[in-house]
Amino acid sequence: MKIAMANDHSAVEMKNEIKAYVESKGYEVIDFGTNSSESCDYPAYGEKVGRAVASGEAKYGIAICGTGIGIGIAAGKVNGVRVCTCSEPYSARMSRKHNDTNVLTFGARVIGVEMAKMIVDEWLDNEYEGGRHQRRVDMLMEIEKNA
Ligand SMILES: O=C(CO)[C@H](O)[C@H](O)[C@H](O)COP(=O)(O)O
Repeated sequence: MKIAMANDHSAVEMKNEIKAYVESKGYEVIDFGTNSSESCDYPAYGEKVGRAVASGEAKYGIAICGTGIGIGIAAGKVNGVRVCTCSEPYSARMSRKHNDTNVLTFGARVIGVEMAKMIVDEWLDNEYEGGRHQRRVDMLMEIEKNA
């Protein structure tokens, strides 16, 4: 299964650590950069992850900036993307089970690598439950259709 990853200048080291971790779990990573610490603009990188997921090039996306917020807003602007921006594992787990999120973001200036790995584990290792949650996810996607 393919996972799209991207980050801005604040998260190169974190991306490399998490990329290696995700690969060690058996996923193939499509790395959209940046791989430079030179200042860049997070919207471009969030959009790359969002488009890769929406087009089916990747099943899921993981995007990292300083806070995880800007890059998450950017990815979520792409139709079909449901973003989870989080700093702890419980929300990551529930966002898969209840919200069927397909992009995870977090902040390299907010959490450490070990917490990021725990978040990634909960997010990748849990399945969407469907059932009553499908009605609500459908409602989310209706909002997007009418935007
Ligand atoms: O957190 C972010 C956006 O929500 C970005 O990653 C940046 O860290 C933030 O915008 C600050 O950027 P700076 O140019 O490194 O000060």
